[in-house]
Amino acid sequence: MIEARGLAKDFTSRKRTVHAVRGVDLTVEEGEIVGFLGPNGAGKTTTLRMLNTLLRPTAGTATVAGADLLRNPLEVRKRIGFVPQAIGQTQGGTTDTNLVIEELLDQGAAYRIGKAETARRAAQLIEQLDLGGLDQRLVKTLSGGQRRRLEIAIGLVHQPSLVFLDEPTTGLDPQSRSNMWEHIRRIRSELGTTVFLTTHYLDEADALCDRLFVIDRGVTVAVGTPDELKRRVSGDVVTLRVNGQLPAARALLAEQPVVQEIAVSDGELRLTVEHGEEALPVLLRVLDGAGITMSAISLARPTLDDVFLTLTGRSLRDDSASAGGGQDKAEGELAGAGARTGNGE
Ligand SMILES: Nc1ncnc2c1ncn2[C@@H]1O[C@H](COP(=O)(O)OP(=O)(O)OP(=O)(O)O)[C@@H](O)[C@H]1O
Repeated sequence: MIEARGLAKDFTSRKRTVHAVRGVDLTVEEGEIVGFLGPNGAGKTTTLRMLNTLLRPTAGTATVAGADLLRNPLEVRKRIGFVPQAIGQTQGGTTDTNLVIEELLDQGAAYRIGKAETARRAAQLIEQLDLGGLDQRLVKTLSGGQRRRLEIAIGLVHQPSLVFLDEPTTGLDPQSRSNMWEHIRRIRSELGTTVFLTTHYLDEADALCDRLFVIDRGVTVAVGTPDELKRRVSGDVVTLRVNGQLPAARALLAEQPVVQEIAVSDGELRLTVEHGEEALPVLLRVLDGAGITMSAISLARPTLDDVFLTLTGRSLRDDSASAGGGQDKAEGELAGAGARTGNGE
């Protein structure tokens, strides 16, 4: 669905060049929910804007939804949906006096879809995105979460095979965020839409995405499923508490090939193992065979923040806190994105 090689973008203003994206390779399969994870200023939005034809790459090639990005951007634009970052906090454009249903119908008209067909699709999207009963409401009266769901519905009216969501849950409360994840999954399962989203929320990347591209300072630093990425860090940690016989248990477990490291702290054994779910039954059998009983056992995986820290030496959270770029984003952007994107006119 996306095949990109060496995508790069430089911005030059007043003799200063910013290498926003330095050569990103991406492969996204049909039907995947893929996340682009990285701190502020990493180059996520710039990459997204190149892939959805709003910015022309300085270098690189890409095929997006079956069309060549550089040679046939209009075809790419027809086949994809794009929901940009929310403008402002939660309410978006305050001058927007359209009704919810009008926004959806206007989007159909922008793509020259017949009225009856647009109305049918609008009704389906209203249902799928839990906007039922809101179709006659003014857009400006919607809550932040409702507004964001409407923006996604607008991005899907022309039934794109691929939709780009730029930070779909930024600014939403925790409950609305997890509802949004449900809606995004539902769009994928009911419409078969491939979803490519950016996020700097670790929990979102973990809970929602099939695969992740971790980007830092304009380059991809890791690719994989959330679990694969976490495994690359330092293995899983098994913590167990035995009933007496601590030294014997320690000696026995230390001999097992699945155990990489073992330590005792606060009367608990802390073991580092490569694959926790495979190691657990082995450890249990060994202890059982020696007649050692346990009072507690737990398995923990490293977090995606640990992955980022290992790969870059910096914490993703620290970077997210200090909003990096974005001072002068107008320069270098292409005018006119074709159909409206959901942030009003
Ligand atoms: N039009 C522009 N002109 C100059 N520099 C730009 C422009 N757009 C982006 N940049 C710079 O390029 C870098 C990458 O920005 P980008 O918006 O792609 O990052 P991001 O990962 O999406 O960040 P965020 O999470 O804050 O949205 C930043 O240093 C930013 O300041």
